[in-house]
Parts: sequence; C-alpha cells; structure tokens
Amino acid sequence: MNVKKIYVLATGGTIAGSAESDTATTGYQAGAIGIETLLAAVPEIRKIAEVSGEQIAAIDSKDMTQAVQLKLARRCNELLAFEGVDGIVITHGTDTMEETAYLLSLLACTDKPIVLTGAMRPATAISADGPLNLLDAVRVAVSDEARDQGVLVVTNNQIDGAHDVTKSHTTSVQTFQSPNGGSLGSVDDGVVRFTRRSSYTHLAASLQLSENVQVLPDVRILYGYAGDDGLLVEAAVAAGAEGLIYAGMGNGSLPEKVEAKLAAAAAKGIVVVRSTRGYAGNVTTAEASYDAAHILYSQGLNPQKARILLQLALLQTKEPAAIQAWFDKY
Ligand SMILES: NC(=O)C[C@H](N)C(=O)O
Repeated sequence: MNVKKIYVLATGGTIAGSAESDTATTGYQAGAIGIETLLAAVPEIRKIAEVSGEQIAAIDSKDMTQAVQLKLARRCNELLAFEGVDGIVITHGTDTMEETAYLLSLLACTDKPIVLTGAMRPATAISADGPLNLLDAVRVAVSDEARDQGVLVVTNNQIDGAHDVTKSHTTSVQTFQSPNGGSLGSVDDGVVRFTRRSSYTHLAASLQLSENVQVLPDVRILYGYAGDDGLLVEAAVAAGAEGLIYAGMGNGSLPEKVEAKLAAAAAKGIVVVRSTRGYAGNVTTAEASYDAAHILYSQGLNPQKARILLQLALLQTKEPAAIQAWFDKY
C-alpha cells in the first residue's frame, strides 16, 4: 500500500499554545510552538502518512484575518494540484476555525481532503487534547472516505463538516457541534467512520478568486436584541458597508425599527441578509415585508458564515435574487 502524503499547514492556536504551568488551561500564549515540534510530539503520525509541515502563521485565531485565510486557500489549491499531495491538515485556533473551514470549503478546488484541527488545552497542559486531535486529523486526511466531503473539522474524535460546524462551548474539549444535521462521523480508537455525507458543494471552479483579489467586500454583522432601535444599522451604512448580516431573533425576525432601517439600507443597494442569534435551524423566508424590501435569508448559515458567503457573492453580483440563490445553494 502506498503511504499517502499529507501537508500540515500550521497557523497557531491553542494546539500550539504554551502555558507557565502544566495545570493551566487558560492564560497561555497561543501559537507559540512551531509545527515541527507539534509533529515530533506525535511520532505515530509518521507511521500512517508521509508528512511535511509548513508554518503559515503563528497566531491566536481570535486574530485571524482574511488575508491569512486567503493565503491558506491559495496554498491549499496550489499544493493539492500536485498529484503527489493526497491531503492537507491545517492546525488552527478553535475560536474562528469554523470561519476558516467554511471559507476554504467554498474556495478549495479539489476533492482531496482538507482537515482542520485544533485544541482546547495548550500543548503544555497535563491533559492536552492537541496530540490526539492532530493524529486523528491525519487519519481522516488519509481516509478514502474523506474525499469529496468538502472541508472537515476533526476534534475530540468527531468529524464535522465546514458548513454546519460551530464552536459551542467556551472551554470544553467537546466544543464543536453541527446543530443542523449532526456530525459526519467519528474516529473511534483510530478507526475513521463516516455515518453521513456532507451534502454541501464548494463553489464552481469558475468562481475561484482571481489572484488580484486580496480584500473581500466590507460586510458587517449586527446582533439583535429586545429593544434594538437599529442605531448600528445606520452606523454601518455610514461607515460604507456593502453588505449587512443581521443576527435576528428566532427565524431571523427583525424588530420593527431595525426592519425599517435595514429596508432603507437595501433600497440604497446594500445587500442585507437575515441570519439568527439562535443556535440551530434554517432561517427561511418569513414576512412578506422582508421579501418586498429585498432582505435576504441565510438558510442554515450562522452570522459569521453568512458574512463570508455574502462577501464572496458580492465579488460576482449585487443582485439580491442572484445572491439569495447562493444562500439556497451553498
Ligand atoms: N482553543 C483555542 O484554540 C482558542 C484560541 N483563542 C484560538 O482560537 O487560537
């Protein structure tokens, strides 16, 4: 059997975190440990794959930027175009892992596995979760079943798809969940099992980002609350936002005053999408007045992912119906 070749791209995060004491699970420096050290801590990886490591960034993922995410997307496509590269594992902080995973899932031009992993406890902790997560991520990346599943997130023996996965807990190692449909599978004592296939598609090759796109359109997220009067809608419009995601109540419901301000923004050509501050479920068409104002709905995307999809859509079109079709599809 040929040993598969996996590239590990490191970006930092708690998986590469270093704390003063081995009992500390907060107050550590994320991204302090390099990829070669992380790989050396898990010699079993070299038994299942031929692995090369590359450091893309060394940051706490709360500071992840779209510049780094676009660099990652381009590097993944570059590497996976080689026949000799069978898959990619990306080490990443958990805070924004879902955003990077989703952006990559839209931009990756491959059916080879791209697997993100991270950790909730720093590498120096007594019970660090990073080493097993990294090993499991490589196990998934070499698995034939992982092909054509989009971008995956592997942590705590669980496999999740980029479209649905979200960080649900502030500190627990069991933080990643897929509230709409559940996880895709598990890694049980080293055995990779997919119980469901991801049904989501990445963008067609024709929609790939051209090399000269370095900055994505300005899309802001506004978070709804009882009594919201829409002040921040006006602030975002005045600041030049090209798109707005409103994290509404329940099925993306908009408080009256907010609706009026969002409708005014949409009338000016700013693309407005309702998402939800709720944890699970699709945001669907709801009130006729939303449709009349061309306020769109995010389907199963949470606000942070809806923002990414709208940014990519805005590179192609500003037409609300065309953009709604993106949300219906991706
Ligand atoms: N557990 C973690 O990885 C959290 C860290 N702040 C990060 O996202 O980089």
